[in-house]
Parts: sequence; C-alpha cells; structure tokens
Amino acid sequence: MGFAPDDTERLARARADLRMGVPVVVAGAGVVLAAETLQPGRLALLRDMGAAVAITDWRARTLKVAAYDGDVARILIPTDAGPAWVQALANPADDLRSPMKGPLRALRDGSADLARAAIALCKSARLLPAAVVAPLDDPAAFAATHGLTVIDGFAARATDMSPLTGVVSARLPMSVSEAGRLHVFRPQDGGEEHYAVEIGQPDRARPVLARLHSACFTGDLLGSLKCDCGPQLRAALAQMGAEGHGVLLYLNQEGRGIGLANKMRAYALQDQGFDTVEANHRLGFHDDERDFRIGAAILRQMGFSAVRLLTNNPAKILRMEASGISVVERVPLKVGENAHNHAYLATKAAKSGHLL
Ligand SMILES: Nc1nc2c(ncn2[C@@H]2O[C@H](COP(=O)(O)OP(=O)(O)OP(=O)(O)O)[C@@H](O)[C@H]2O)c(=O)[nH]1
Ligand SMILES: [Zn+2]
Repeated sequence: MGFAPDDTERLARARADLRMGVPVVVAGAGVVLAAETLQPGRLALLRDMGAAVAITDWRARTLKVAAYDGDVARILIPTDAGPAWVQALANPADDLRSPMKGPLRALRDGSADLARAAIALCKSARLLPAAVVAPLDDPAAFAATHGLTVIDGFAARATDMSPLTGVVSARLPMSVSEAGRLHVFRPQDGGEEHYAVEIGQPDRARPVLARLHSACFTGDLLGSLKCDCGPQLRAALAQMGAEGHGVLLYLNQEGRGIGLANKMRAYALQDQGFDTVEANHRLGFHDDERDFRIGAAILRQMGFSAVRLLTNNPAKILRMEASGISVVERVPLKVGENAHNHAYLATKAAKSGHLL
C-alpha cells in the first residue's frame, strides 16, 4: 500500500467533488458533473463537448422520454440550455407547474456505461440521480490538465458492499436499560457510519431480539407524524430493555437510502398528491435504495448468526436470510399509526409488501 489513493478512496473523493459541483473523470470514458450542483461556467464547457444528461429509467418514465439504454437514459443538451434546463430534467419539484420540458432527444447510440457510473456516484453522494456526462478522447489528459479526480467506472458501478470496521464501543446507560452499550461501525469507502445499540449481554449462541432501524431524522428526533419510525425506535428499545437483552442497529440509510434532502423532496411531492413510492420514482429512485447487507454484516461481526427480527417488512427478512443471518421469528412492530401517516403505511402495505 503506497501513498496513492486506491479505487475506493478515489470514489470517496469523487462523491465530495460532485457534491461541490466539481467535475469527476471516469477512466477511459469521460467527464461527469452532478445535475444538482451544476455551475453555469462548467456546464457551458461540457455542453460544447456534446454532453448529455443522464437520468434513470424511473425519471425517464416520468418525463415520458424513451430509456433506450434500459436502466438509464441519455438526453441530448440543446446548445442554448443552461443549468435551469438541466435541473428541471433532474428535479420533479416543478413537473406539475411546467410539464412540457420537450422535445427531449434521447441518445440510442454509444455506450451508457459513463451514464451508469455517473448516476451510481450521484446516488452514493445522496444527490438527485442525474448528471451531465460528456465522452472524452483522452480522459487521463483532461483530468491532468484540470487537476480532477479520476475514478474507475467499474468501481463506481459496482454494487459490492464496503467492508465495515468496528471502531469503538462504550457503555451507555439508557432509560430503557442501564446495561446499554453503543458500537460504531465505519465503512472503508468513507461512507456514513452505522451504529449498534446492544442491551444486556445477549448470548451469541441463541437468536437475539434485533431491529434493523433505518435512520429517520424527522421521525426519530423530531417526532414527525408522517411516518412510524420514532414510535418504532422507542418501542423496539423498550422491548429489548424489558426482555433484558437485544441489539438495535441504527443504519444511516435516511429516506430508504436516498438521504434527507431527497426525502424532503419526496415529502414535497407527497404534498402534491403523490404517494411515498410514486414520489421516489418521480425523483428517479427505486422505491427502496437501502442495502440491508450492511445490517447482516454488523450482526455477524458482533457474533450473532440468528435473530428474532422486529419488523413489518418481509424484504428485511429475505435479505437477512440471503446474507447468512437466520431469522427464527418475525416480531411485529405495529406502533405509532395516526391520521397523518395512515396513507403512508397503507401504501407500504399495498405497494412494498409490508405486513399490516
Ligand atoms: N424516501 C422516503 N423515505 C421515507 C419516507 N418516510 C419514511 N422514510 C424512510 O423510511 C425508512 C423507514 O425505516 P424502517 O421503518 O426501518 O423501514 P421499513 O422498511 O418501514 O420496515 P420496518 O419498520 O422494519 O417494518 C427511514 O429511512 C425513513 O427515513 C418517505 O415518504 N419517503
Ligand atoms: Zn420515518
């Protein structure tokens, strides 16, 4: 291991660059700018290089433009288009107010690999999944000239889970149990850390009462009535305290993995009448962008191999089993329903397989 950053480390730099509006070069392919953080000068430079806007098939469906590449679409940028034109393609906030964005010309020829790498990077940077992409004859020379981060396209598109390192744990007396302990786990790719709240001394040889809780800033901290996360967090910890042992994983996967800013965009779309699944799709995301392999990896690293899982979400059970964690029992966690989140919970049951 020399001083030079490896592929994973360069990806972490690239995420930060895109969040700042700095271009990133994909080796052997071209240059990428995140649509959400576009700056006029940099767009003009790329537009003259035959740039296109890369969006997901979900966003293409909303814009009623063909996704000839299947999972992504590449929309040619008109010579007079500025950042507002690109951002209107990426952000559905104004779709209803200004529905006509066309005519939009989707590219059919050439490779979509640069577009796929760009969208994967934007998603991992918790940005809208849309980017300006321009092919380059000599990406390495372009990057050297402009001092830009170069990433490997395969690494950017990879769906591998970053290995996690247990960084520290310490005793944490809590109202639900004085025998609390908090563990911090750090992914090697520089992404968000995740936590495990261990209550008591659960026997690693027996199934542990467990909860995979996805971070929800609005629900967990602010008492939001728009979801059931806060009551679920408190009920899960209370049950573990009452039983004397358990482990709650607090996974930093806000917004079903799209990040808080995009979740609030989804909330704004829900105020326009779309449901929680439609809102994710209009933003260009899948219904659920979370990677539950992370939860399974943390449980394994803590020495657990079987759980009694507090959840109403069968997908979590399937992913635990697929990742080598045996779910011996599903423990229902129906709490916190109210007039504000009834439709949200009903949509998750109707469209995402949740158990009422
Ligand atoms: N994108 C999006 N995310 C939401 C919305 N409402 C809540 N969330 C997120 O959904 C996740 C809910 O987490 P969980 O309650 O652990 O997941 P779940 O899939 O509902 O499964 P169980 O609660 O285990 O039954 C959190 O990351 C919230 O931030 C929404 O309207 N849109
Ligand atoms: Zn929530």
